[in-house]
Amino acid sequence: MRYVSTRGQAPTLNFSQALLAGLAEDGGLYIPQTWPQLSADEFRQLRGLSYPELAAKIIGLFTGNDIPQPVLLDLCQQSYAGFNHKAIVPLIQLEHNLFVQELFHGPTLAFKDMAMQLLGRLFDYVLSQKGQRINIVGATSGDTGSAAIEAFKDSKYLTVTILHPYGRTSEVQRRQMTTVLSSNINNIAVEGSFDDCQDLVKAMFADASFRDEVQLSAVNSINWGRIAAQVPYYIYAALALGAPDREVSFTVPTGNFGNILAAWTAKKMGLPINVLCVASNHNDILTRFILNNDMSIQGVKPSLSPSMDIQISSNFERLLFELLNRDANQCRQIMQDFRKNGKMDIPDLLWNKAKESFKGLALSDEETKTVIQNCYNDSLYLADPHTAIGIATAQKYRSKDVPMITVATAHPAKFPDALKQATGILPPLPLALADLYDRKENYQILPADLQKIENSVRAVILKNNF
Ligand SMILES: Cc1ncc(COP(=O)(O)O)c(C=O)c1O
Ligand SMILES: N[C@@H](CCOP(=O)(O)O)C(=O)O
Repeated sequence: MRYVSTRGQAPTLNFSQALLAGLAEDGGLYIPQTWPQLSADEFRQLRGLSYPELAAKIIGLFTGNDIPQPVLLDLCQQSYAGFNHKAIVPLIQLEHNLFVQELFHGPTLAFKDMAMQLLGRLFDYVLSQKGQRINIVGATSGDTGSAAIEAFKDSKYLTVTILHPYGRTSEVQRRQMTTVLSSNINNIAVEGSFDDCQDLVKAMFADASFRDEVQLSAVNSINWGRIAAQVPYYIYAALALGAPDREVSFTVPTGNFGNILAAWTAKKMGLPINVLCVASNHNDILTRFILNNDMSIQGVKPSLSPSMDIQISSNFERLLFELLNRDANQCRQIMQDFRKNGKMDIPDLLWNKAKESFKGLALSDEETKTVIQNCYNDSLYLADPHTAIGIATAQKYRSKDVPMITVATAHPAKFPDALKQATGILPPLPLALADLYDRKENYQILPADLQKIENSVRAVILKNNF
């Protein structure tokens, strides 16, 4: 399996090279050169496998010969062994043909653990084979950061610097990151939004001398490894509800467009998916695109679902590349114009093509609280604010005959204030995090200044004698 850049000016790589590269040298995102295909019979043969077994088979289609299959299976088994639900990704039925697939039973209580637990092990495996060390820089609106820190803490092959928007995550999310005191972890609160943090990460990749000096890598969903490891749970849920002999639909609470891109990848591989619904908060650029072909940046406003407080959704570029029939020159031009003008001009023909697969809905904070309340009253189900937006979107777009699955992206205890406001209930943190509020925190607050952030990355590298 080879990977090409969406901007067409970076070398073609194999899986481990794309994993270590993170972002392509030309600013584009790596994407498989061709989509692996599974026939209906091949999907049927996956029925009955445990989640780690299925994950290893699916992810193996993306790693190719690069990671031996027995090694991959072992890494998948280790990755999900610590999850605190035996089904790993349980499906809960809320109503007729309306399901929730819980993806938050990993150590940091969000769907990010599904990929990050494996990525931590894959990075260590690849780096140990190559005898190489790297330095990861990531941006987070709250969940990627803690999942990455948990997965990579104490690795002897890398350091991790995580940028989060100062004061814009929940306190639980911040503490999950800043109370990990391992010497290879560096937490920075950036005075700005998640988009500023993500721009800083991309600026570090664009600074070729810095990128080479520090052997930069990424673990945001710009890294194809993240997307590959998020595909299996869509296939697992669909098989449980009758696929490939029956269509299913998914609703995905969406911000950086990575999770729903993984669902769309499953569709490209042959999984019969009827619709994919983007669920947004008032930072609704993606829903505006789907509903009105309006892809204009309007500035990020804080919400009750802070992990989706994003306006520049990196993975949209991968969809765009496909909509453009993989014309990398046009993709590069559209992306550059988008950043220059704050608006993406997408020809109606492509927009109509996107609308064949995607639906969208945006909810205000007030509406989100009402959904949390209704879910609790009607089904005794405590949904976190991101999942609640997903459930409302699923209710709008479900059809009579096709099961609709909303992926539950975070545990409600990560957002106690929103849950308290909506239901009066304070969901307790699991035992492993029960003393989170008593733990010592360590982080620096910095302006969104590239030089200052780069110097902080250099400092953590020095501290670890890399
Ligand atoms: C809880 C939660 N829900 C939804 C999202 C949005 O997912 P994505 O950025 O893959 O679209 C995120 C962040 O990524 C998240 O942390
Ligand atoms: N919501 C995310 C934002 C980053 O998304 P990623 O999937 O690209 O890492 C977060 O919680 O940090």
